[in-house]
Amino acid sequence: MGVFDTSTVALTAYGAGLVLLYSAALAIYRVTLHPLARFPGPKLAATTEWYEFYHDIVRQGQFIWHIQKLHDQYGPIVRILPNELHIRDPDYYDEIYAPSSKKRDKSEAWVKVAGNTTSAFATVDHHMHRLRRAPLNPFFSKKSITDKESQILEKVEHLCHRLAAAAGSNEIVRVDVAFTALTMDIITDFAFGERTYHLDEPDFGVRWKETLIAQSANAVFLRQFPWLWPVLQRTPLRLLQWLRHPAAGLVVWRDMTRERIERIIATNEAGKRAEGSIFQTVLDSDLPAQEKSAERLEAEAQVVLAAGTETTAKSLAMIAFHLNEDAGKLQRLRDEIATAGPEADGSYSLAKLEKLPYLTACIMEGVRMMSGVTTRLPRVAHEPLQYRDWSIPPGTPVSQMNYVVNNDPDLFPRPLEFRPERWVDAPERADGRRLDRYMVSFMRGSRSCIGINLAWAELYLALAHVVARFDLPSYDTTAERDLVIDRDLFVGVPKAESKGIRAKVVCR
Ligand code: HEM
Repeated sequence: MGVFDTSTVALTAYGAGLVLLYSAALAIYRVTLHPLARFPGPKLAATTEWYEFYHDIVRQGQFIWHIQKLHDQYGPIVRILPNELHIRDPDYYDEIYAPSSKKRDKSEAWVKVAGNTTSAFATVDHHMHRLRRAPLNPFFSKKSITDKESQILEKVEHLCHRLAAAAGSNEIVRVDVAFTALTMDIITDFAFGERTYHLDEPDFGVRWKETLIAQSANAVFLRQFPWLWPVLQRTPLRLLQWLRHPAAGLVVWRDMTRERIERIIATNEAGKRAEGSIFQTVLDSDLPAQEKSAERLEAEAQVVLAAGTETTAKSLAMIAFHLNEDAGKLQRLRDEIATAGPEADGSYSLAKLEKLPYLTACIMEGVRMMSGVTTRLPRVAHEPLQYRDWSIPPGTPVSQMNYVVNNDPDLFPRPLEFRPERWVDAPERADGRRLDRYMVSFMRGSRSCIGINLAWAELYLALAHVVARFDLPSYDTTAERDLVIDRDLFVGVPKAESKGIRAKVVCR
């Protein structure tokens, strides 16, 4: 008898036949009887989820540009996957990303990017999300962040001190990593009440920036293969490190986060408090006990740390690069900052900086170009949504991409150019709508960025202090290779051959 007897072969063929038959029946159902069957889009996208896999995994983060091409071909509403629609119409944005009075869930399939199900970010259900977000809100309110100005300023001074030292030693600095060190030191302090000193590290702790990017890339993969993260998490760390697998950094990061959360819980159990920490606020809240478990707080902490670091840092690096490429813009900004200080101690106050129109415009423009999360962020409504002649069935994931709205040439002519003037000269559109309504990097609605006040405070304080004190002429850095978004790994990243945004540092 051979390795396989005839009954095994027959059974395998029978099984394969059944799978083929089921797949064919499913494909026919999806293009004929499915509730989305009448929506425009390619038949292949309507048939299989592998469509996204091809554009995002095989072609490495290219689905967002492919969706653009589909809109050019099929119009403003397209069926991009068997169960999902995408709309390209900035004036319909608020219907999808609605305020909390309208129930909007996240999509079950989509939240798998998070690798957890219990952070506010990864929570599918609208009401559960409100419950989980509520205890975080007071910490991130405008007043609360304003009260933390001196803590932020201390870290900004630390960054300036490091930059001054780099100038003295003619060091070439990776500006993007330096800003990541800044935002990471700030958010770790706020999250856990613990100080970290990435700003002191010779390379500004570049491994953590790489870990965050690996986390984003992992997120894209997890959406396709959600079973993978639990497997990687159970793989011994030494093996991952030996394999040089990017998940090794993520596991170290997870363990560090867990230890910090456990320390805060232990402090509370010992009758003391982790004052000033986000998670003390959560433990003080009236959330039920299971919502205060170490597992859940760890999940929340992972999101807060990742979300609170790279987005703001990347915006700062982009703004610094573009300003240093254009002497006129840089001088205009410096002249304006000079009207706001410095105070007797050499620092600039947040309240004064917030009133400066050109500084505000530079930040708006940098955050617009950075775009935050580039991947589509679908929402699920419980009522039918009416878009023009289309009635979208309840329960359908629908999205618009921030990246696409932020780069719409009708709203932002020549969108790849850094032009802060567009915010100063034309804050309103011809129809009377304000332009800032369409800068959606922080999103809008009930799931919008909770850290927006912190991000703005960091952007104002860091940009003003660095611009006032240093020139950062670029070193072997081009917008085309090192800044322009080339791949969508949940957040936008430049070309693979980029060596980062690098500059010489010159004290003024
Ligand atoms: C320029 C800076 C930033 C941008 C562009 C940005 C963008 C975004 C976007 C687009 C979302 C929505 C994601 C979704 O719908 O799934 C989000 C959510 C979030 N952001 Fe930010 N963010 C920034 C800075 C920050 C900072 C400094 C923090 C501080 C911790 C933060 C914390 C969060 C958290 C915790 C969420 C999840 C909120 C929820 O699901 O209720 N972000 N952010």
